[in-house]
Amino acid sequence: MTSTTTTTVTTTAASAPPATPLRIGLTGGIGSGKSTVAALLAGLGAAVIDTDAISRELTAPGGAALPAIAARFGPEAIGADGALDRAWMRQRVFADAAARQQLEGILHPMIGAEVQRRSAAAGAAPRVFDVPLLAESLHWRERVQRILVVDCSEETQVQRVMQRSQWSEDTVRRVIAQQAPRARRRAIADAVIHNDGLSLEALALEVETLWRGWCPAA
Ligand SMILES: CC(C)(COP(=O)(O)OP(=O)(O)OC[C@H]1O[C@@H](n2cnc3c(N)ncnc32)[C@H](O)[C@@H]1O)[C@@H](O)C(=O)NCCC(=O)NCCS
Ligand SMILES: Nc1ncnc2c1ncn2[C@@H]1O[C@H](COP(=O)(O)OP(=O)(O)OP(=O)(O)O)[C@@H](O)[C@H]1O
Repeated sequence: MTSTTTTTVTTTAASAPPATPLRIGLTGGIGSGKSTVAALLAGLGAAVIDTDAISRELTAPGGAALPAIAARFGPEAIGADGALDRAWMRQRVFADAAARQQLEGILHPMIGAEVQRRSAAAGAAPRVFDVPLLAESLHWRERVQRILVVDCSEETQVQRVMQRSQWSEDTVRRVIAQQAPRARRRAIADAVIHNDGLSLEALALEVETLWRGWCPAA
């Protein structure tokens, strides 16, 4: 049976609530369970700001990023529905690091601006920033006060994404190869949720325990 403990690497005094809402960075490799954890945190009262979701909005029909993407990658990057052709772009950028960096160069500044806007409008609730590439970004690490990493084995990542998104094993492994290794993510964590062999009920309990420790006043 795989270990299912939450490892709190550092803890911070629970008594004095921070003057400004706590900013938590939530990260993990593809398919680790970030969105599942983010939904649980939202249910507990967090203001979740999801960078994947913002990225999808920027590339939906009429999205602000589409002109720059079409100019850089050509009209074939845009599908018949007027949105980014995600399957086309996925094959392109996860096979070619330079192309991925070019796409990131267009999207990341726009995502960052929208994150700021949403965070400013989020009121008093603790913020949870769901950022797949947090370990890769010093910018992000400097902007959060706690880092929560959702971790699981690469085999579990592959199985989950193949099942959830009907991607080929090869595609999932190519995405994993373009992301920070698990050890690098764990090294920056204030807490790690080991989301392997864990029921959704047990996961919810771990998330709630962590939330009560970090945000006792929320
Ligand atoms: C390549 C794209 C079109 C693929 O879209 P698709 O719908 O298939 O996947 P989706 O956006 O849901 O992302 C799924 C997962 O892929 C991984 N992923 C996405 N972008 C990246 C990236 N640039 N580098 C490494 N992994 C990534 C993350 O784990 C993410 O959770 C899309 O991911 C994209 O536009 N990526 C660039 C923007 C980006 O860096 N997003 C990450 C959040 S800031
Ligand atoms: N403990 C668990 N038990 C069962 N299924 C799980 C568990 N954790 C996550 N899953 C499932 O695994 C899949 C991937 O989880 P999720 O979408 O939360 O991952 P993610 O890290 O947000 O992925 P991505 O990086 O692709 O956005 C989903 O179908 C989710 O329901």
